[in-house]
Amino acid sequence: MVTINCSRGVPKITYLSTPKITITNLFSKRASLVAIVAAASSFSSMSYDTELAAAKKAASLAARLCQKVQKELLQSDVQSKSDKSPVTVADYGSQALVSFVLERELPSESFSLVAEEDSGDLRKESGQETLQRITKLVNDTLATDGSFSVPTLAAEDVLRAIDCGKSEGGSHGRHWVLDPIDGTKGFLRGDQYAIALALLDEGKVVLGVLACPNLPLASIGGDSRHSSHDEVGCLFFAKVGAGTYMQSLDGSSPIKVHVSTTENPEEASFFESFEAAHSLHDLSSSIAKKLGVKAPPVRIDSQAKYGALSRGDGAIYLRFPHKGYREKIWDHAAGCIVVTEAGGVATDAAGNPLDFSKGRYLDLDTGIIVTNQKLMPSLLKAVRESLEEATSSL
Ligand SMILES: Nc1ncnc2c1ncn2[C@@H]1O[C@H](COP(=O)(O)O)[C@@H](OP(=O)(O)O)[C@H]1O
Ligand SMILES: [Mg+2]
Ligand SMILES: [Mg+2]
Ligand SMILES: [Mg+2]
Repeated sequence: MVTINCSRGVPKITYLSTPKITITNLFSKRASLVAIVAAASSFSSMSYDTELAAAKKAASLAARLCQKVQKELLQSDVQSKSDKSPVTVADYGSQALVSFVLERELPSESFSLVAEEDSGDLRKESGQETLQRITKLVNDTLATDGSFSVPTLAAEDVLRAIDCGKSEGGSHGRHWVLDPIDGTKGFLRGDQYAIALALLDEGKVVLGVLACPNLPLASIGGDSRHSSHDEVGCLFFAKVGAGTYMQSLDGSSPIKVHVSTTENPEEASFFESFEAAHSLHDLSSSIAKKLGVKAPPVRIDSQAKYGALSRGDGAIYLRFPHKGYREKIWDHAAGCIVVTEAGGVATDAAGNPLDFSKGRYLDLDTGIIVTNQKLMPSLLKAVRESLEEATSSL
């Protein structure tokens, strides 16, 4: 529902849930007409087409920046954040670029961004050289896209664009959610990583884009053989109610993708983090064994796992962080819609849907599991039993 509140003659539009329009306190017929036109045009943009096009453009440009850095990776490009996790010039550059492109492409919308990085370390004396390098990377990447006739960005513009990502998100209004490089450790190893961008509207993920520059266009599932000649670089995108598509980052025509429909766990392979510090590998093995999964785990970094799952490369993703770790929304928002629009289900370990409306963190029970609709009941049972066994053996 759209409510238009026209007190003092200024129409204020609030989205609620069902498509019904209410107009209160209208001052004049003219005000009412303006309000209806405004509501209708806002409502038609609920197809999120403009937002999706902007998100694809932003993520593709960010991928271009990241590819350049990964090729030339220098030791000086890697810093350690206060929590000791790595951050590179590409994480900062990607965040600045996505923030800048979204604001430019969607000038009529109020802009709120929940993103992983902040500019704190770059504003210090010790960060000046890195900041110069990031600024150059962002400008060079923008110059590769003919549509930005902007003057060169100054370092201060880059800092400001990065800091747009400080929003707290929540259950009201629209918020972009960005992981500028998900899987920074994979990025540093030369392995998988993703630029993950999603849009929340009233607390729900309504679109998501995953750029995976190192993911082969062909399946990476269980028996697939990979060679250095495989074409890589995938762009997954999904819109609520409209399915999930994949195209190459070079710009091939999109194809619709679907999760695996297997009901037989013996045929199902499962994905998990490459990093044992990010997910309990022993617990996943015990769940997979209970379920009857025969294939060994496919371990890769980042939300590329959600992308691979959305096109049926495997059938299950298991993620069980060590005790006390709190999952962030940017690590799952884009991946979640990519997989659910392809027919999958993503829940916490207790079977609750993932709730992205609570701010920067996900509030969940024990872990995240993803599979198709048919396998979910038996997977949940195996998870419950394995968790009970793990607790009773403590
Ligand atoms: N101890 C931990 N447990 C679970 N996840 C962690 C973690 N430490 C970092 N992470 C998150 O795991 C993400 C990578 O996921 P994956 O293991 O699937 O590659 C990281 O994203 P960034 O690389 O964006 O920081 C980070 O947010
Ligand atoms: Mg991440
Ligand atoms: Mg990241
Ligand atoms: Mg990080």
